Amino acid sequence: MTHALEVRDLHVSYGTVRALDGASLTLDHGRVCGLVGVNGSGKSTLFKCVMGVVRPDAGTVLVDGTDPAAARRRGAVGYVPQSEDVDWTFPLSVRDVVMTGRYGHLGLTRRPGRADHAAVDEALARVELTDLADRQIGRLSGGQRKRAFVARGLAQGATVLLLDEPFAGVDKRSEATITRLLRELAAAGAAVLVSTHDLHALPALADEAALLHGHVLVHGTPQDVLRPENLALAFGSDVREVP
Ligand SMILES: Nc1ncnc2c1ncn2[C@@H]1O[C@H](COP(=O)(O)OP(=O)(O)OP(=O)(O)O)[C@@H](O)[C@H]1O
Repeated sequence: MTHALEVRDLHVSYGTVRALDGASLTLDHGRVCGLVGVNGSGKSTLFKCVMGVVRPDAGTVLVDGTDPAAARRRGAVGYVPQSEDVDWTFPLSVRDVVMTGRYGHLGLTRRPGRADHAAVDEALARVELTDLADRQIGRLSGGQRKRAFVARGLAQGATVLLLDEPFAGVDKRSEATITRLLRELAAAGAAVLVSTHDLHALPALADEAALLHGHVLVHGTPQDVLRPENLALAFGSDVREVP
C-alpha cells in the first residue's frame, strides 16, 4: 500500500551538526500524527525534507509514493511554518497569503480565476477569518496568523499537511479552531503531521504520535508516547520540565 508519507532511514547534517540520524516514519491518509521532541531534535528538518527543500545525505522520503519536490510542485504538500520563519512586515493581506496556495492551480495567464477566488473565500470562512481578509498579515494575533496559513493549505487542496508548532503563542479560540479543522481535514482524507510542545492537547488532536530525537524513538498512540518512560527517552528523566 502507498503511504501518504514514507520516511526511511533519513540522515541530514548541516556541516558538523547532525540534525537527523536514521529517522523513519510512515503516515497514512486520514490520520493526524503529533510530532514531539525537544528543541533541536530535528522536527523542522524533517518537515523541510518532506517539502523537498532540504536534500538528505542519505535515506528516502516519498509523498504519495513520489519524490517530495514533485509532490510540492503539484500542490500536494501544504506547510504552516513556525512564526519565526515568516516576514510579518511583508505587504500582503490575509487574502493574498491564502491565494499563494492557489499558485500551483493557476492557468497559463497566471491570474487567479473565479475558482481560485471561490477556494480562497471558502478557506477564509472555514478558519473564521472572512472579516479580516483585507488586513495586512502582520496586524493579526498569533492565532489568527496561524489560521491564515492553515487557510492557505486548505485553498491549496493539500493532501499532506505539515504544521510546525501551530499552537505556540496561540489563543484558545484559535487552538480549538485549528484542532477542529485538522480533524476535519483528516476525516476528509488528508494526512496531517503536526509538531507540538503541547503534550496535554495531544490525545484530542492526534490519532498517533511520534517522539523524535534525531530519529524516531517511539511511534504509537498518543497514550503510548505520553508514558513517562517514553517521554524520559526524549526529554530526559525530569519530565516535569516539558513545557
Ligand atoms: N540551517 C542550519 N544550519 C546549521 N544547523 C542547523 C540549521 N538548521 C538546523 N540546524 C541544527 O540542526 C538541529 C536540528 O534542528 P531543527 O530545526 O530541525 O530542530 P527542531 O526540532 O525543529 O527545533 P525547534 O523545536 O527549536 O524548531 C539543531 O541542532 C539545529 O541547531
